[in-house]
Amino acid sequence: MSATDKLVLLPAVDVRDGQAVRLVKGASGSETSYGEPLAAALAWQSAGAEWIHLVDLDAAFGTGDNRALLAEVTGRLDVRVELSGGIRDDDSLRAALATGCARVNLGTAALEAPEWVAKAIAEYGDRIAVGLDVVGTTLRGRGWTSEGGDLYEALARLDAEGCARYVVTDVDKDGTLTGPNLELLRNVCAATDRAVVASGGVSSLQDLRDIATLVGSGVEGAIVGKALYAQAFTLEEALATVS
Ligand SMILES: O=C(O)c1ccccc1N[C@@H]1O[C@H](COP(=O)(O)O)[C@@H](O)[C@H]1O
Repeated sequence: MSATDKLVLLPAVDVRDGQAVRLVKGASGSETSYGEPLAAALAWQSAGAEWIHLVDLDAAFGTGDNRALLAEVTGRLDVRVELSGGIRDDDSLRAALATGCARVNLGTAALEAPEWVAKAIAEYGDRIAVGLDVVGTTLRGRGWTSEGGDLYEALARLDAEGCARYVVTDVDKDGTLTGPNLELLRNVCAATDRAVVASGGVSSLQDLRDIATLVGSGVEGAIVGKALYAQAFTLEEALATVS
């Protein structure tokens, strides 16, 4: 269960080829560019964000990385950063944690290197979150292009290994502005007592109110991406809505 009763909002800054972008359903090539990642992150910080969800999309897709840039952005921020994308081995994990980020989010590694992830959880505790990126109930990895088994089997395994938090993304919702998958969030919360961060589909302040109804069930936070960049609402309005 979440330690707070207020939904925490995490504005997303996804970086591809040095630029802040939004994708549609995570599809490579569907990028809309929104300029400098640091400018975007600082804007969300100025608007009152307590967290930034910062993603290296090139590292997630295996098309290079933006590691130095993300380290610089993290270092320039006063707010907490959840760093994600391409963190799959000792070297990338060490580099990610050395940025000073509050926690990292592991996706592909949880599917392809479960023993390494268990070791990382044992060593770093709640600085490790696992991203459960799903189509239906099938996990996706490698930039959401490969299939990685059943959501609930992975959840049971990771719970047993002590994973503190899951970032749950409905891939088919992400970047579409069609509303969150509340049923998926309810089902995940019913299957685990660990904190859940909702990701994908937020389009309106009402969507945030809907997600906030699940705080008592274990939803701790919500990642907001496209809706902020498309100016469906402001971050100030969103924060006021969930306060
Ligand atoms: O956030 C996205 O839009 C996204 C799209 C396609 C792939 C990944 C995406 N995001 C983040 O990347 C991690 C997975 O990275 P990895 O598998 O550990 O390398 C995923 O959990 C999302 O947070």
